[in-house]
Amino acid sequence: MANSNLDRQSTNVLQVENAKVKRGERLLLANINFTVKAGEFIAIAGENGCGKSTLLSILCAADTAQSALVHGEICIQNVPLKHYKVQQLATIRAVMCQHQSSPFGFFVDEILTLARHAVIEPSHLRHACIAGVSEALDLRHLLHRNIQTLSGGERQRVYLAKALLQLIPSSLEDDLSGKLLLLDEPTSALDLRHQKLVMALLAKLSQGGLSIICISHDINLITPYCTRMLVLANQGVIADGAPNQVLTHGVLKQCYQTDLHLLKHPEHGVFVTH
Ligand SMILES: Nc1ncnc2c1ncn2[C@@H]1O[C@H](COP(=O)(O)OP(=O)(O)OP(=O)(O)O)[C@@H](O)[C@H]1O
Repeated sequence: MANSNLDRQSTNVLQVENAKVKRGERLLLANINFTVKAGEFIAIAGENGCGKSTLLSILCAADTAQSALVHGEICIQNVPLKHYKVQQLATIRAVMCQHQSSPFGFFVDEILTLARHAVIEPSHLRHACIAGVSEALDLRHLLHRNIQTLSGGERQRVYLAKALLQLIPSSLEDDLSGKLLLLDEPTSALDLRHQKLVMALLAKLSQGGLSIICISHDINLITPYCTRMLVLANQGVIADGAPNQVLTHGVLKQCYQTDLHLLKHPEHGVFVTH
């Protein structure tokens, strides 16, 4: 265990070097530098429109966002993103966007099976893998439903399952060191039980080596689970560190341009309220 922790600390899964991000003529972010190690669970916070989703799209190499990166280099496992083939990248990183949709009326089990199309495995192992992820995200009762008939929260859990199934070699128990999961507000439609279920699962997967970057406006939900928080404001990263250290009255005011109260929670550290 000590050895694998040591390896994780020395494994650069993602490096963002001097990134400058623009949309049209508008500069969103400049001088962005950070490195993500194996097993880190990083929350990204920032006000509406500051560039969080744009940054995430650049990190996942989405075609639609590459023109927004006007300067800098993004590397995954020390290799520049532009040197990857799409198929190769798909085995290392997965993404769940903020507004994901399915234009066709696929059944949930079809969507989850498609997520593993690049994995060569016997069908009984594929079924077991899909069953394990479905169980973990409370989807088993939805597998034979048409995606277009699901509620917002149900769909959100399907899309998270799809991203996980793209990444895991055979089960949620695998060592996921070196793999990267990029999430844009994955719990925004979830009820309290499913918020807790998803956060606990993400924390468990990060302990198993998965690197996670998760945009969230729900600071109180994510801080007990994440290992690190990046706060974006004024076109840059204004704080980067453990949530308890990052979340101060001054940082929150600079980020959200309003006065917020901080309460100390005995178990969960800092709690932000109006
Ligand atoms: N395709 C685009 N063309 C032009 N401007 C865009 C485009 N996509 C986003 N923007 C603008 O870039 C800015 C950053 O958008 P982005 O979606 O990255 O913000 P965000 O920090 O994720 O916000 P939110 O918290 O509201 O989700 C916004 O002002 C948005 O209007």
